[in-house]
Amino acid sequence: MDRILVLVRHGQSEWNLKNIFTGWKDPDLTDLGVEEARIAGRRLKTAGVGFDLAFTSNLLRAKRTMRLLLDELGAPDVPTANSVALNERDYGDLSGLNKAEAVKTWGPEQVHIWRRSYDVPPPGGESLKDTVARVLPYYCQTILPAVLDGRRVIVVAHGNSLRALMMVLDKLTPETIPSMELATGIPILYRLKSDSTVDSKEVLAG
Ligand SMILES: O=C(O)[C@@H](CO)OP(=O)(O)O
Repeated sequence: MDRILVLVRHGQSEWNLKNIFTGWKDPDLTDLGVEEARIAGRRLKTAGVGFDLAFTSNLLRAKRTMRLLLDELGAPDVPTANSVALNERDYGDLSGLNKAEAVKTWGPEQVHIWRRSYDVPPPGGESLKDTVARVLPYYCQTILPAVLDGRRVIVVAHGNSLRALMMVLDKLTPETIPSMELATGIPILYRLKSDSTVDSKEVLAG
């Protein structure tokens, strides 16, 4: 039985382009982001991957990426669930601030700690550890059972909610996760074993 799980980070958003901390704020995709979502759909089509179920966050950039991707794949009717559990990490008081300006104000080390450390939250926001704590129950209770039942699943989410998920899938640790970066719009195709560990991983980068 195939146990297929595809992860995709949403296409470029307006605030990715402007280099602004986004978190739970809700900017739309840029034209490039729209194109990235369509290209992701085409890559999956070329790879012969189809889906039975789709999961995304309740933020526009992810929902729109999912819709564009499924349309391009020729599968607009795949049942799609939205959950805040898959939302981006909440950047708290940093949300809406320019990342380069934040570096000028607080220095590169502090900003890097806020952006990539495992357990230091930005002021008023979530650490990656906090994000893991809300993503994993949803994964274990809702997404993984479907994959293990043989349903082909796609998840379109965010840089940090996907990093949380990939800690489990790729066996990353609080020490190794900080250097892991995810590009926008590139599908990552996992095949899982029946014990829910990873059998194979393929990055569909073109
Ligand atoms: O601003 C954000 O919400 C995220 C993703 O764009 O940024 P970072 O890569 O700094 O975690």
